[in-house]
Amino acid sequence: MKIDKLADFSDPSLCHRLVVKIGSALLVDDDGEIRTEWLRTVIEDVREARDRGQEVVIVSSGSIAIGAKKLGFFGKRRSLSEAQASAAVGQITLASTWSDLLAEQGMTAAQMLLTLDDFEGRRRYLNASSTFGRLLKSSVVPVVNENDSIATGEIRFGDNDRLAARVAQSCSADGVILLTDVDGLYDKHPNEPDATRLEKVHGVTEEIQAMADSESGSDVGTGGMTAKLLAAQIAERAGIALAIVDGSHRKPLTYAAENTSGTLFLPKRDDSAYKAWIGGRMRFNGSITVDDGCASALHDGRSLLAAGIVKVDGDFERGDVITIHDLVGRMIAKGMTEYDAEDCDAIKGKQNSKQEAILGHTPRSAVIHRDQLVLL
Ligand SMILES: Nc1ncnc2c1ncn2[C@@H]1O[C@H](COP(=O)(O)OP(=O)(O)O)[C@@H](O)[C@H]1O
Ligand SMILES: N[C@@H](CCC(=O)OP(=O)(O)O)C(=O)O
Repeated sequence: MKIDKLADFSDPSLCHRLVVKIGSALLVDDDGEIRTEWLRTVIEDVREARDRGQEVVIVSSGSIAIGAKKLGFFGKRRSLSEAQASAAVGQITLASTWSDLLAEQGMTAAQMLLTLDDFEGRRRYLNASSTFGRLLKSSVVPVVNENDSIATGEIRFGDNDRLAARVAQSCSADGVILLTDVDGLYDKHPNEPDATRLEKVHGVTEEIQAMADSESGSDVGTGGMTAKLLAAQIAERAGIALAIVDGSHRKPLTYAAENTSGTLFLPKRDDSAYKAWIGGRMRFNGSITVDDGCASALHDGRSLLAAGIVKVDGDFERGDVITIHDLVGRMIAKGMTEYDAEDCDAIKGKQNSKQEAILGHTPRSAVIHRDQLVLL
């Protein structure tokens, strides 16, 4: 049995480990103040989940909005350094609020500040995983945010939705709930009069992605619905169910379960933990383009051979995760390469028997082995 409806996120036999993400739009009011009374009710939900035997990890946004209010930057266009300074100031308040409110209900909080890079490198990813595991074993509630004071540009998630999906993956969670200010994914912007909510999504296809807007509905949110769909994609590939629900009610987890309002994204497959990590990677040093025969062999579960490569881009090393594209430029897979970019380029289009003379050593069986390859 697997998670199949919103109420299943409250069932410890189906969802033993749950990640709950609280967006800036919910946590902070229009004046940049934390909605403390509402947050207490979220924590009641967390306590009840733990009483039922579930383990809960929180991903909490809000540091920039809270800090901006204290520094006089709230509601204005901020420079990068103003946003980073705001995060540094706001995070202390955010963490102490979580710590105090969890303590009021007998729980201990732990702060984990992570960046995209902490998930892209396998070693740091595993370090984060084991810390989550140990904290949960000690009945602590990890409260995670992006380390916004140091994460900029390409090492930054920006939105906390994808961070939540990566956290869920790294702590082997069964489910992720994204609490936000809208009760799920609509087939067009919810402001449109004929917009309809989707109850269940089986795979975030291009058609589903086209429904979302990347504009936040509030002054403080980041990434809008687009970021949530990217998070859903990471989760579905890792075999984790994800729900987008309206968190504005008191006790929003209970409300969502009882009223079944929200959108549920069902897991697509259950890759190995290693493949799921590759599938969730977001930063790449290079890519290769393959011909149609190779693309269809990959879809049949084969390894990627040099003979099918038509183009090599970027400057990657052996062991890097790169992207694989078809002839029309669509990204079709991600995988860990056995060769650096220079060698890949030298052997592209060549059968295995011709590669030894080029490389000066016996070639490996494949450029990307099927065990290190994830189809998208
Ligand atoms: N197709 C859609 N369905 C639902 N909401 C959408 C859609 N497209 C854009 N949105 C917007 O996404 C917003 C939620 O994202 P965001 O403001 O980033 O929230 P959070 O801060 O909780 O992450 C909603 O308020 C809504 O205005
Ligand atoms: N890490 C940032 C949160 C970024 C953000 O607002 O994300 P989201 O809540 O997904 O719209 C912060 O704490 O301010």
